[in-house]
Amino acid sequence: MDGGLKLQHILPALQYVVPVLAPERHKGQAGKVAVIGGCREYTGAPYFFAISALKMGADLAHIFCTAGAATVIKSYSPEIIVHPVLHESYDTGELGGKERVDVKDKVMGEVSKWLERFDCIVIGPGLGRDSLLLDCVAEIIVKAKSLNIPLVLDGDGLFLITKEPELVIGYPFATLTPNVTEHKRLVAKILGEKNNEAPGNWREVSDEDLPGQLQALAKKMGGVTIVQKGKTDYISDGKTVVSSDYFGSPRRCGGQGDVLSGCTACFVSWARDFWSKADSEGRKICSNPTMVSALAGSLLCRKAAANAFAQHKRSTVTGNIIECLGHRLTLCILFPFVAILCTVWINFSHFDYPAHPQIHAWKEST
Ligand SMILES: NC(=O)C1=CN([C@@H]2O[C@H](COP(=O)(O)OP(=O)(O)OC[C@H]3O[C@@H](n4cnc5c(N)ncnc54)[C@H](O)[C@@H]3O)[C@@H](O)[C@H]2O)[C@@H](O)CC1
Ligand SMILES: Nc1ncnc2c1ncn2[C@@H]1O[C@H](COP(=O)(O)OP(=O)(O)OP(=O)(O)O)[C@@H](O)[C@H]1O
Ligand SMILES: [Mg+2]
Repeated sequence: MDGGLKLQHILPALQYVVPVLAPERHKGQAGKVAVIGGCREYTGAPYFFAISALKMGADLAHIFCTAGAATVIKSYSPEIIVHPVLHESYDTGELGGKERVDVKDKVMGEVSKWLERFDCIVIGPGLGRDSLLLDCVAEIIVKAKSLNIPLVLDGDGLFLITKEPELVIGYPFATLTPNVTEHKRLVAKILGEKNNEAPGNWREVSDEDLPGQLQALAKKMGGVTIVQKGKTDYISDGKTVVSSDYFGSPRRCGGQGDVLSGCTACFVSWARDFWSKADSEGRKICSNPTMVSALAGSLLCRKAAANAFAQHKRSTVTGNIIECLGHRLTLCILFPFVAILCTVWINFSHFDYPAHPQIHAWKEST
């Protein structure tokens, strides 16, 4: 757990990362995020993601989903831009090899023209597990990586990654946000002795072993950032592990993970902007941007859940948590730390954490 980034390095960075609200800034500068997700079964998850990112302060949120899901999602909110471009077998019927390729080409044609506009793309909330859909999403991931766009993988995006880990292995701008079950599947696949361990054979890990195991997993995956959600959220990029154990809420209603991915994506888009500027100005870069963003996303989400629970108790639902995201009482989870730490120790331009190898690539793509 040593030799890398420490918690006290991460939190102070946030005050520089969060963009100012100033009249000269234009639409889009505070983040353009997108989610690939939303299918016949799930319309709530991509909505929770997008509205959370907007409530956190992102300027634009897009959803790329199936046609059936799009009408439903549009009816939830006019704030979100919805693209009904994905296809699932339920709608197309069984397709032959050539027809599948045609569908993929069509989807890629639609999605590609938007991709490079985004500061962060989240893959998976409410995506479903249809094989045609997942084939297309694998291509979207490859294309997004070629543009150096930060990715957050959640929900069914993690199902895809567990089947095809090479899609993200070694990509430094990937953040994985598994819940307990998704984490166990990943561990079985990546660290398991056999790569096809059945659920019954999943290695159980005690809470004590969790940080070490998570670090090993992130390292084996080539330095991606992993947020292992649970009673405590552990976050690692393979170099170090930090934990977010603010109590949060005892309510475990569905959708809270989607809020976390929305918050994280918003911070990633801000961090991307900040790190690119720092690099172009020749300032030394501290810390891994995805670690900073993941920790901020986790802390905020848990604090918002705590505030929502204080008000709504057992009837707390995810919408109540989203309403608390921008409250002063929620945001104070991040900034008191910053204020205290900054007075003791910090000069952001003199961190000596090695600059990220792909910061230049990030800059070029913006
Ligand atoms: N309103 C919506 O549209 C929602 C859709 N969702 C989507 O639903 C899809 C499936 O997601 P799931 O999370 O259900 O994935 P899975 O289908 O892999 O189910 C995970 C299972 O693990 C169980 N579990 C969770 N935490 C556990 C713990 N700590 N210990 C033991 N078991 C635990 C859950 O009860 C669930 O049955 C994803 O695409 C996801 O994004 C969810 O995000 C929830 C909200
Ligand atoms: N036992 C717990 N105590 C406190 N907070 C928790 C607990 N378990 C999860 N959380 C928090 O709830 C949020 C969502 O985590 P969870 O494990 O429910 O994700 P998920 O299963 O992916 O959710 P979703 O229903 O959106 O798919 C995270 O911020 C996490 O920190
Ligand atoms: Mg989830």
